[in-house]
Amino acid sequence: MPFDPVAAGRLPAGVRLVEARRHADKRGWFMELHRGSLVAGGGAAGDAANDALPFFCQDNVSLTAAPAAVRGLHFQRPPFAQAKLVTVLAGAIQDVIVDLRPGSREFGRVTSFHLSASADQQLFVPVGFAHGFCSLQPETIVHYKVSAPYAPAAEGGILWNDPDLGIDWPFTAAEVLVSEKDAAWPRLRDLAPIEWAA
Ligand SMILES: Cc1cn([C@H]2C[C@H](O)[C@@H](COP(=O)(O)OP(=O)(O)O[C@H]3O[C@@H](C)C(=O)[C@@H](O)[C@H]3O)O2)c(=O)[nH]c1=O
Repeated sequence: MPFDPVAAGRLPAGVRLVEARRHADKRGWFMELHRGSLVAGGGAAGDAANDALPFFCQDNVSLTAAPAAVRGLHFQRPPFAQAKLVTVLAGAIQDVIVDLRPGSREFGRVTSFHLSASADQQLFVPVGFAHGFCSLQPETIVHYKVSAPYAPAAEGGILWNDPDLGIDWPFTAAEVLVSEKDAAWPRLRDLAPIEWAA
């Protein structure tokens, strides 16, 4: 049974599960992934789901071919720090975030989510978290909107299996496929504090 942080009452401050609405008909279905606003700081009128989400300037999509591939744990440093709105378009993932906000009572805390294409839930991750996921099904497609553009020089990360994090990944290290870049990130204890507001 996947961990359910909402049922457990343990959603970190600022993190949200956004309910998307699926309009089904005889052809299939239609869904809005995000509706922005022309009014600064506001969500679309009458659309509580989008209230207070930041402006997103880039859309990303990745295909992960097989289960047991881990991408992460990633963040970008200021001034390119990114909030993310994550949607699974096909397959399923274990999505993992790590609170990296200095001074947060939850610094270093891991929260895991089960996200899938069949559940109409998106995950909003604010600035200040590392983010990663593990594919659980073949041909898993993940879409995410980000609030700052890709900036390779600002990329940072934490080792996906840092023992101090104790992430309960559903596969062993021998089973997991990671990129060379992701295998080389430091452990959390070796990461200098990040001033996100800069
Ligand atoms: C993230 C990113 C990568 N790329 C390029 C760089 C590289 O050649 C190729 C693959 O990049 P990566 O290996 O970093 O891709 P990936 O490991 O899928 O990176 C992503 O992981 C998840 C968990 C996130 O949260 C994202 O923000 C992002 O960091 O795509 C872009 O052109 N734009 C981008 O925004």
